Amino acid sequence: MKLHFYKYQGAGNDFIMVDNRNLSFPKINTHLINKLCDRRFGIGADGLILLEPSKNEDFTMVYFNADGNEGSMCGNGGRCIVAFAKQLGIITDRTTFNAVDGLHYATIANEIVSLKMIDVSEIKVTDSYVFLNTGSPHHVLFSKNIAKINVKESGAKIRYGAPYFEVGTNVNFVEKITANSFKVRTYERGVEDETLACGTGVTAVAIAAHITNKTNENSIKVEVLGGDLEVSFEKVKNKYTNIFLKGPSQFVFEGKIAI
Ligand SMILES: N[C@@H](CCC[C@H](N)C(=O)O)C(=O)O
Repeated sequence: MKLHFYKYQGAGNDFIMVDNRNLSFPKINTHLINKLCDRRFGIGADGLILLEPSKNEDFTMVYFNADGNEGSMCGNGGRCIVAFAKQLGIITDRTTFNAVDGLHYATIANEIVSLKMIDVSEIKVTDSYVFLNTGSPHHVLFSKNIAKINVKESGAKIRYGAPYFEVGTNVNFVEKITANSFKVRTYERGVEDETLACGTGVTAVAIAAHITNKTNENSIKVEVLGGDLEVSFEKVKNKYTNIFLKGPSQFVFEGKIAI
């Protein structure tokens, strides 16, 4: 059988997209998804995303990490599936869709997608790190010169260490640039390596920077290895709400692969 796939990237976080409206994709086949995401033996990607039907919304997003396991929310993948839904003619310039963490509203104009993320109120702030869940779990560390960090090695130690262990977390290393801009490098759980960008990660970083008073702004620019993203939010009492992740989402190529 041949699988028709589409490849997308959002700030260098890359995804295999499959139109699974007929529900024919074998999604319990972890080995197959892992192989499709392999950069030598497959198409190559940080994750695979299925676009499926939804009863009340435009579509449903089902996200798998590159290791083949179904993941928690993927912010850049969420932005890319909006561009994919537009390419398939399912939406025009705005949408509401289902994902693992609930409903997401998004707009798209000229390959720039702005995606509404879940509200965040539970935030653990310690002397050395901040931990929060923006759809996926994120450990955030502020540092001086992140270019020098071995993200794969240091990220893996935190991801597999206490208090996370096997369940794990994503790990973000952050450096402040200006009053409202930060540089971020992320170790992604499920890819088990540094990726060029992580959408739920930069969202977590913007909120962590705000709650620890590293910025007073509520529109934050974030520079990642694969490009630039923006996060905006409102803080109402102890809750971060109306959180939007904005940045480019681009179609790269499409093809057919034997599965
Ligand atoms: N790249 C993603 C994050 C995906 C989730 C993560 N790998 C996990 O399972 O925790 C993003 O853009 O948010």
